[in-house]
Amino acid sequence: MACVTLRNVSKIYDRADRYVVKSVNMQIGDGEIVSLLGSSGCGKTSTLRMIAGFETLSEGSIRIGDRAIDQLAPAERNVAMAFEGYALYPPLSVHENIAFSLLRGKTPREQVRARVRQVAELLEITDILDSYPPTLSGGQQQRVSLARALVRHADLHLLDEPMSQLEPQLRALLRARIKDYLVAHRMTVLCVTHDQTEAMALSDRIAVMSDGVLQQFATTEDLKERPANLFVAGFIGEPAMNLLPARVSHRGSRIGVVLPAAAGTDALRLDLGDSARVPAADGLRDGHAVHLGVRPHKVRIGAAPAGDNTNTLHGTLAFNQWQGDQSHIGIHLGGPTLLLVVTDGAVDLSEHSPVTLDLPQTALHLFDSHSGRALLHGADL
Ligand SMILES: Nc1ncnc2c1ncn2[C@@H]1O[C@H](COP(=O)(O)OP(=O)(O)OP(=O)(O)O)[C@@H](O)[C@H]1O
Repeated sequence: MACVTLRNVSKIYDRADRYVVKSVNMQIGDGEIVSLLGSSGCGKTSTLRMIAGFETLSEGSIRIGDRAIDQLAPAERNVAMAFEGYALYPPLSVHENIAFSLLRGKTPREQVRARVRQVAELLEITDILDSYPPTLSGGQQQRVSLARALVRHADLHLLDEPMSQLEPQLRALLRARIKDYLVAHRMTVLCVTHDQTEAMALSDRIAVMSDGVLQQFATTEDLKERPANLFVAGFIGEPAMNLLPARVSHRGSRIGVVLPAAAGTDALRLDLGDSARVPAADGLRDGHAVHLGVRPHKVRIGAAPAGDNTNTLHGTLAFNQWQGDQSHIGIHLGGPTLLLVVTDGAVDLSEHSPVTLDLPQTALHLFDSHSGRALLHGADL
């Protein structure tokens, strides 16, 4: 095992005229579990395939420890991969498929049997060890492909959408088991997924990609509390963060933002704090166009106790949807501004009711409307 370093890794496919992966820089620690997370087509699988050696790099370099691997054949890289298309050997039984790389590596037969048994139990496939791939369902084939990767000792394990074909309950069970297995074996892992629940459950850190560009590489907590830009703020978290167009507003020593108001009404002002306490950022000059970010579950319904660093707002209820375990509540704040609030319990409010809200300063984020860059996270105040 060793740490993995991607330096300025880029990919332009033959006959294509655009970067599908652009200058990705990333370092995965020894024994670290990382997920590449992003929407379909953002370049996750291309990145994985360049690391595995199934695609060439257009630019950049990849190292595992002090070995440059990007010019090596896939078999020389000591990287194990579970493929999206499974790539099982049809004439070999499931047991033989999983054992294949161990036997080729001259692992003693008894040890091979024990290790195959262990991953088969982990992935609930002991009952199909004597079956052949063409007779298996998609979900079974996927678990065999995963078992074949996990059984190996390799410097790096690459898992491409490893549980996409599984039923939600089985996926949740295996996710927890696989995480324990990866940690117990100190495996270094890069997993590709478009499922953020999976990424958060499995990973130490998550690399969020969009349009071939790495947007942020951080822990789940940082992605939620300190999103680097508007893309990450809107992508991470369900339901998504409220992102409201606003303008910075200085009033004496206080910094705040104003939200657009309906004709004939006062603009709504939110206070961020004393300018001495708010970190001086370029984009915080008076009148600057920003997006105000607030996570739906950080808004509290009802006025805050006096003395808190918070904002009390008044709005009217647009909708109140009970989701079985939480309420999704839309609130008109005047003008075009609609704020989504999530509460754990049911809330007894009907359409058009007046609502008082409490928005703590620590729950507010500001982003530059033009560049998308984060300017301020309330959690850091
Ligand atoms: N062999 C190829 N030749 C040309 N273009 C390709 C090739 N493979 C992928 N692409 C394009 O590169 C872009 C990134 O694809 P990639 O499969 O890496 O994305 P992804 O994030 O893994 O998506 P998905 O989650 O759908 O697998 C897409 O626009 C895709 O059409």
